Amino acid sequence: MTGRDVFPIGTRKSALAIAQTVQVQSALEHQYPTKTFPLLPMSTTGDNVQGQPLSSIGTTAVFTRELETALETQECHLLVHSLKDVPTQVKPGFVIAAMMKREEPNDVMVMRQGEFKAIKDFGEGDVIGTSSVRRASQIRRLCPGVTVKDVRGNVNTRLAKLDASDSPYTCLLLAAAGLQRLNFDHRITATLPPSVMLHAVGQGSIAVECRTDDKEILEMVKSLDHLPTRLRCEAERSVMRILEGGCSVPIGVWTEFVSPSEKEQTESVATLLLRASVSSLDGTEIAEAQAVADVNGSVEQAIELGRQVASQLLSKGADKILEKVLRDRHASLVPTGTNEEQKIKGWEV
Ligand SMILES: NCc1[nH]cc(CCC(=O)O)c1CC(=O)O
Repeated sequence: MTGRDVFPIGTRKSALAIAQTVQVQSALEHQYPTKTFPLLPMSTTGDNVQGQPLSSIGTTAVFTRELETALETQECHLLVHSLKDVPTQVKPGFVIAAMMKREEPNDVMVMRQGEFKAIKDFGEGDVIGTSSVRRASQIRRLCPGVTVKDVRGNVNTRLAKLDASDSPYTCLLLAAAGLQRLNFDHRITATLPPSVMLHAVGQGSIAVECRTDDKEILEMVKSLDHLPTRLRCEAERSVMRILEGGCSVPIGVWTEFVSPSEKEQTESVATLLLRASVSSLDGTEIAEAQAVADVNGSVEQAIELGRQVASQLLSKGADKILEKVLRDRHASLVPTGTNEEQKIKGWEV
């Protein structure tokens, strides 16, 4: 027998990152029982700068850069990320070899245990905890008068901040998938449907990144790729790539496979619906677009659908909204952090 049989997996150290990586590890071990896939946990810039809002330290690449260095130097052979945190332009020499079957992509509202208030009743006096400009902008639009307050840290830390007796927050907005992977399903007060909030590009799918020249591992990881998820997420990433060239901005999306004949909501990969919106930070302006295409299982067609929706958004004024968002972002930046951290500006999505 030829080939290696130990393939370290690079990951961040947060509980969520480890849970996601263990999921990939189990799938690979099941498929390749004679090989082992040990975890190699690493710290990233995003993890090390917990003290300040993400809006002041960088793009989502802050969570992937250090990991890619380890992949490059062959300390590990694959990386596991939340797809949401992977920039739309993957660095040359690297590839997203698998997008794992997507879980619920929706955002959810989390209140303190036992408390409930319908999101439509939120207004003056309510404090919404989120560090995402996308969530902030959409919630301000939906519930004029609410206060949005930054909340940093990993999922566990955020829940602890919500639950604290001196908590300033009425509720948190989080991704359903993150809570589910950490077995915090019971903390979900309400799941937000697309009529209320469009989720982040790629939210809810786990990405496996490899080197393009590592044919052996590419071949192995390919088996984890889930075609319906791949098509939906490629379409979503295509919108974002065109609108912004890879950084994170307040773009919300929704995708689903629709069947020409009403009844069958099948696992079909034929006809894909994509909705997207770009909204201003204060929630007063929005550009929305939607299209349906017969992608018939083709990634290229899914990417084309994303391009179509992106150009609709642009013709509806998304470029003006984005320009203003970028101007405000630069104006509001306080020059903190190291030079390296200041080079990359952006937001959590
Ligand atoms: N921003 C951090 C992050 N990256 C991925 C997830 C959730 C898991 C996923 O989207 O797949 C989260 C937490 C959150 O947004 O609530």
